[in-house]
Amino acid sequence: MDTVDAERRLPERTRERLRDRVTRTGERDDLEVTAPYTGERVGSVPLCTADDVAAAIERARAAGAAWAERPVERRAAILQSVADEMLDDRAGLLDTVQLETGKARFDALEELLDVVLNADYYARKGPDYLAPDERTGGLPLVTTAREYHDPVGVVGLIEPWNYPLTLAISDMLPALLAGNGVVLKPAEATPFTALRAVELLDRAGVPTDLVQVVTGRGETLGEPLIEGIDHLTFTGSTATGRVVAGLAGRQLVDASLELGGKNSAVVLEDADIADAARGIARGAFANAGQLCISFERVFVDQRIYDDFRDALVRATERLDVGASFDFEPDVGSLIADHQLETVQAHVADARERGATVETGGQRREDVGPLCYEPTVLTGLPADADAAREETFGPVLSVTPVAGSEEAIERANDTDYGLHASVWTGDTERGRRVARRIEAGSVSVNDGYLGMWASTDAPMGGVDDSGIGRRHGRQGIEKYTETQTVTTQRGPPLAPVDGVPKRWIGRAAQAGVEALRWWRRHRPGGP
Ligand SMILES: NC(=O)c1ccc[n+]([C@@H]2O[C@H](COP(=O)([O-])OP(=O)(O)OC[C@H]3O[C@@H](n4cnc5c(N)ncnc54)[C@H](O)[C@@H]3O)[C@@H](O)[C@H]2O)c1
Repeated sequence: MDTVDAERRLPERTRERLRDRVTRTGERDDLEVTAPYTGERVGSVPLCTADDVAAAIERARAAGAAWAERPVERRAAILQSVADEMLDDRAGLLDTVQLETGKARFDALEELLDVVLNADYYARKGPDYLAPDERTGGLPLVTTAREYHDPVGVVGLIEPWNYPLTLAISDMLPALLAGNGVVLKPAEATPFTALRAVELLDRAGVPTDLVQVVTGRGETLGEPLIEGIDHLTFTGSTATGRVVAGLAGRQLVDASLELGGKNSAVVLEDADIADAARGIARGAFANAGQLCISFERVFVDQRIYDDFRDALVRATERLDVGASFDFEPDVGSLIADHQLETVQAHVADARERGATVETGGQRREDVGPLCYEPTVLTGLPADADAAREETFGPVLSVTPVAGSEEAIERANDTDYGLHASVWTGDTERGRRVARRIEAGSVSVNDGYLGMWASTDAPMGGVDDSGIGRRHGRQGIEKYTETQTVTTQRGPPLAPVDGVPKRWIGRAAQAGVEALRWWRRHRPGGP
């Protein structure tokens, strides 16, 4: 591609309007945004300061108070309008996502559909999750207990560049539905995507001050943000996750952290080899491998290893690397030099340690300055960088194993625990193997899409891959504070004037006996 034609994809008047949507309390320096496809300048946004963050939190809090008073059904209706706006503006949104990330259009479309699914899901299910719950009271027939779900206040979102639409908006929608104000800090590389999406929220009827956007450096904005908010949703690397968790801990701010992964695919001897190869190739090279739930390691039963490896290489070589704003390429560009450097370093280290590059292993400068071929490695030693560290690029290693036991052991031999997959002709067996893999989610006979689209089921990581979950009930409850209100029938549980203590003692003893009898004889057994 000679030029991204930024003026056509994101005209200057749109960029100016989006810049104006950023919260700031004075003139600020510029943060430049470039297009990975060509390295051309896209535009600039303000480098916000701690003062801007404080102002953003104050405005979001003030707007949140009125928003929380609106009936939840009205807030839910606005979420449905958000889904409509996203679908109506899809061409412009996809252009902006591609312009800033350099990803393939299919990958951008997955982002958009994810936002629509989440908006629709929480609009339908959210009001039930937020309704008061009747709980069993402490004293049967005497105490009733009710649990209320209140907004926490202001939710701060710090987001990465790899899925700038999905991660900013899909994680924000349940926070809004729960009645909160929001301050969003998008990644340095992708502010226009976030701003364009937030503009669609405005159009859908979300009060303008409710969602504040601050653009700039994480190192500058992280601390003042975390100091002022009531819940932090952070998605990014494990290293930064540890920093923000420390800041949140000091402030006693609740935090959910979606971090890195080193995800495995396990291919059992009864798998359909062609399906597994196609599915794993998609699951590894989607978004040029810059996907937290993409596979970077495959463990294959040795009985089918040769056939699987050959099928995987064929499936990988069928993927077109490209830089265009249509649906032709399967694999787009990497985001920036630092990603390219990591990919190149991991492949160089693998080569030095004797691994074989079965396919790929080269830049594609003919396509774009940051493009890299989908790469399959074999013979990768277990202590190589590409075997242990998150590459976050299009590099996949394939290793033969003696059977499912060794595959599980190798898959679990990592500090991460985000996602995995199991490929087998027997779904029940696949489920049993999945249950032994230490990861927040496991797909049987699929890459990641079926799992990611299951908005009703929690998604998140264990170990170094994170704390907390998105999606489902857990994905909205984290944005609430619960309050329990109990009510008592009859007189309060307190000594009555004039009643001798020994009588009270006897009554208490009788109560203990009654409890003992009840635990043995209650319906359903002890
Ligand atoms: N688990 C998931 O759901 C998920 C999803 C997408 C990406 N990821 C992970 O994200 C990583 C890639 O994203 P990245 O390179 O943008 O991550 P990153 O950690 O470098 O940056 C993420 C965000 O944190 C901000 N930040 C940086 N330093 C900060 C600080 N000191 N205080 C507060 N904020 C700070 C950045 O500005 C950015 O907005 C990968 O490790 C990937 O696995 C995880």
